[in-house]
Amino acid sequence: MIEVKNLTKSFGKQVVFKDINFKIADGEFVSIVGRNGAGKTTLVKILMGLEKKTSGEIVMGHKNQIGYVPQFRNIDLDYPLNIEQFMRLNLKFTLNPQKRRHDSEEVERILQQTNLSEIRDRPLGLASGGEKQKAYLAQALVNRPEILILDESTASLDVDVKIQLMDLVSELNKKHGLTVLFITHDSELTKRYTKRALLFENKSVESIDVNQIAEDMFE
Ligand SMILES: Nc1ncnc2c1ncn2[C@@H]1O[C@H](COP(=O)(O)OP(=O)(O)OP(=O)(O)O)[C@@H](O)[C@H]1O
Repeated sequence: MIEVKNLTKSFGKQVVFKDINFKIADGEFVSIVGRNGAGKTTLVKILMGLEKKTSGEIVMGHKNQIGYVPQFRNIDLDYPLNIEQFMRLNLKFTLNPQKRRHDSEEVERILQQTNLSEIRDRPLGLASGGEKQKAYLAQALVNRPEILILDESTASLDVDVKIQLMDLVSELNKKHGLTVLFITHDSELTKRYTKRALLFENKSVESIDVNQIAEDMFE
C-alpha cells in the first residue's frame, strides 16, 4: 500500500500541493489526473525518491520497487541499442554466471509478457511508436517492480496503439497484482481502465469515481 499523509511540496514560494492525503491499495489500477502544472509528475518524483518533499509523510513497503514508463519521445534512427539491449539497461551488469542465467530468464519472461520476443533484435530507432513504448514498458518491468507508473505514456500514440499498451498493462495488473498509477489527460482511457482517479486541483487532491470525470476537466 502507498499512504500519503499531509504531503506538501513547494518550489521556493510556489506551493504545488499542500497537505494532501490519499491511499493506494496493493494491486490497484488508479488514474492520476489534473490540469497541466497541477503537480502529478512532482508527486511521482517524490514517490520515486527523485525529488524531496517539503513536509508530510509517505508510507510505502520498503521492498516496493517502482517501474517508470515515460511519455513517448521519438528516438533517433541511429540509436545504438536494439529492443532487448535497451531493456537490459535496467539490469545491473554482472560476471556472475548464475546471476547472468537468472537475468536471461527474466529478460525472456518480460519479452514474452510484452509481446516483444519476435522483434527483440530490432534497433530501437527503427521500431514503431507502439513498439518503442512497449520497450520502455519492458525496461520498467526489469527487477520485478510492485508498482508501475505510467507518466502520460500513452500520449501522442495512435488510438489502437494506446489500447494495445493499456491492455498489456491491464493484464499485468490482473494477472500479477501489479499496482498501476496511470497519469493521464485522457478521460476516455481513464474510464476504460480504472475505477478511481486522484484529481489534482487547487493545490489539493481528491479521490473521485471516474464516472465523475467530465471531458474538459483536466485539459
Ligand atoms: N524543479 C522544479 N523547480 C521549480 N518548479 C518546478 C520544478 N518542477 C516542477 N515545477 C513546477 O511545479 C508545478 C507542478 O509541475 P508538474 O510537472 O508536477 O505538473 P503536472 O501536473 O505533472 O503537469 P503536466 O500535466 O503538464 O505534466 C509546475 O508549476 C512546475 O512548473
